[in-house]
Amino acid sequence: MRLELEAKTFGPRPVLGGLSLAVARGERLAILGPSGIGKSTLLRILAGLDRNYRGRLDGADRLAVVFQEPVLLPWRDAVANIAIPTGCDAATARDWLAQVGLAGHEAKFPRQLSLGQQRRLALARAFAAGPDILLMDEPFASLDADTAARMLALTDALLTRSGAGLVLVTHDPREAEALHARPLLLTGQPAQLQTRPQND
Ligand SMILES: Nc1ncnc2c1ncn2[C@@H]1O[C@H](COP(=O)(O)OP(=O)(O)OP(=O)(O)O)[C@@H](O)[C@H]1O
Repeated sequence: MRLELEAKTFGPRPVLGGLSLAVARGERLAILGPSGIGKSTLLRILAGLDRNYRGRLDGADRLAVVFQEPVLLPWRDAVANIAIPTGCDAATARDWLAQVGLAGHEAKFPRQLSLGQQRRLALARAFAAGPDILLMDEPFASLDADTAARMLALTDALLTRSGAGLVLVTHDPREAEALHARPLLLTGQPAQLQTRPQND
């Protein structure tokens, strides 16, 4: 997919300026930058959730989006939370649960799962959709260090296995590193993308 953005404003306020961004299967990008700079806004544009901007978005890629809040179906168990949105059968959903370490939790409702488990369920649902590109908005925030490290390793493994591309929004460069994602920095007002200077 390719985005050629000319401008994104909220009312009179320019938030994002001219920038272009392209990602394909197998490629991993991380969008870094301070709070309020426009990272989530950029991701929502890439996801097709915000069409109110000047520019164009091309590509017929299958997308899956993982948000900071897991956004699960509260009255459905873990299996149905994967099977209903993706259209896969229950056996496939169970297999995805096992792959993210949730074997034995198949019949639980989201409220019976910890935040880390809910995040893994959302991750399983995203991969079960068979995306070409996975879009992630701060999916590792507010997890304890061990849980975040395990989920990063799991995401890395699933991306490698599936061959899906990645656009990760994060304020933490270590997450970009852990996922072998090329860091792009959003900076300025309105914000534009800068490739981070490499140290090596
Ligand atoms: N729906 C909206 N209406 C008006 N302003 C908005 C809207 N959504 C975001 N903004 C503003 O646009 C700017 C960019 O917000 P955005 O959420 O994209 O930043 P961010 O870099 O993702 O921040 P954070 O890291 O804190 O999530 C902020 O100043 C925010 O207040």
